[in-house]
Amino acid sequence: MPIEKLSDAAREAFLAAHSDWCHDGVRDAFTRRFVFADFSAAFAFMTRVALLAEKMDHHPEWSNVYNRVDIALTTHDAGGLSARDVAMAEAIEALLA
Ligand SMILES: C[C@H](O)[C@H](O)[C@H]1CNC2=NC(N)=NC(=O)C2=N1
Repeated sequence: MPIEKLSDAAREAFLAAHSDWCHDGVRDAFTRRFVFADFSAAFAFMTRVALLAEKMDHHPEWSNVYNRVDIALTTHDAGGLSARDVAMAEAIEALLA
């Protein structure tokens, strides 16, 4: 189902409020690298994000190398960023707060 894309203004407002997140203009995604003490902590975080993703029906693109988790949020059904990515990023941030 098509979803409305995020406006440029809303994207810039998100980035201004969340300095750890970047915009990948090629993928039209919000990206952030998370670094943990070790693999166990990184995977525990991924487990929590996975449960969040199922609950929100919005799934990250991500990769993990040992203690590092790289997340990209974009909305496939919109062909780029949507409000769902803002909500997901904020929910991920709340996990760490
Ligand atoms: C059918 C299901 O609701 C959709 O495929 C959802 C699932 N998770 C999703 N995740 C992301 N990142 N983008 C989507 O467009 C998307 N769509």
